[in-house]
Amino acid sequence: MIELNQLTKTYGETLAVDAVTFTVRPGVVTGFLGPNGAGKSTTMRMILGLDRPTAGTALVNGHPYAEAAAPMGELGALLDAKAVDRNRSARNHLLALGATVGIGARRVDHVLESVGLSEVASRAAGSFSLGMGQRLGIASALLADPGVLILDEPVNGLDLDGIQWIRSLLNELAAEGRTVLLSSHLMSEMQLVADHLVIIGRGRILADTPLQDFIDSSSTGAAVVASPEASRLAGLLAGEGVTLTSREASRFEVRGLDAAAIGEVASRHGVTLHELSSSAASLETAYLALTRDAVEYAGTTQQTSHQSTDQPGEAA
Ligand SMILES: Nc1ncnc2c1ncn2[C@@H]1O[C@H](COP(=O)(O)OP(=O)(O)OP(=O)(O)O)[C@@H](O)[C@H]1O
Repeated sequence: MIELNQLTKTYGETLAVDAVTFTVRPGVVTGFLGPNGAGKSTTMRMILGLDRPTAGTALVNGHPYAEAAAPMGELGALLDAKAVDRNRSARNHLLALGATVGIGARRVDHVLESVGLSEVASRAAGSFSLGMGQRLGIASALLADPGVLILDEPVNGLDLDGIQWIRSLLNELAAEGRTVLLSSHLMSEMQLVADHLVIIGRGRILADTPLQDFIDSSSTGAAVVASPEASRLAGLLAGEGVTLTSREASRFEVRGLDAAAIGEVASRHGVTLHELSSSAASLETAYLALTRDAVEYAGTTQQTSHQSTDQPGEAA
């Protein structure tokens, strides 16, 4: 478990992390989402004891991580996948890391296998692609079998297969009862990987919610219809409680009737349909709605707020 309480960091005039309070619980994959410069890395660095908080606390399993008796076995982290000796093979890199805490070749080979690097284990880490480097970074984090994992942008550089692989790996780790926190500024990838979301913008927590609840909260409940006879169909659908919004000559949105009801009307009157879908909400639409509000809020308080210049919606 990771518990942050009023965690704050200022760099000179910049308020990088602003009184952040949230708990990362075991058993689920928690995504830490926010645009570039929102404060994700600074928060993670404070959890790891690499940056000293200006105020507030960050506890791992009830104590500051710097005070952990067996740090590698308590928490595994991937911060910068390129932070390896480029001339060392992947296997030797892990062996050297393991030697500091009494971990031997058997565990190293097991971890290499679980991240899919067994076949390239003797190749120099410097020759690795970005995605392979990420896998090696994840192997390092997993080496001492920690109960808590913190991964900064782990999906970076992975192809679709890699993303699917990391999704099942993280789900397995969470299902084993581990605490898993990963950051990303990419919503589409986060949507694929996380169960729970903590969203940060300009150093402040904007949302702390199950991913699906967050997506559902922005669902418009609209259906999208495309037909070469769009205006005739619109006339047939029009009625009390039904709102029609035209996007293009042959395409419109319907609120107040679901896709099944629209399909039945079209079929009864012999109207050809080219498209009929429920407009599915996505993490992206929910996130844009949330950060739009945050930008407006920030706009109205600009006189009194000071340090940060990064807008929550800037990376969207
Ligand atoms: N060492 C530092 N010195 C001064 N300012 C810093 C330092 N580290 C971070 N900042 C500032 O703090 C703010 C938060 O940065 P941080 O790197 O934590 O954001 P982030 O959400 O991790 O962004 P990214 O997705 O780009 O990694 C930014 O305004 C950044 O410029």
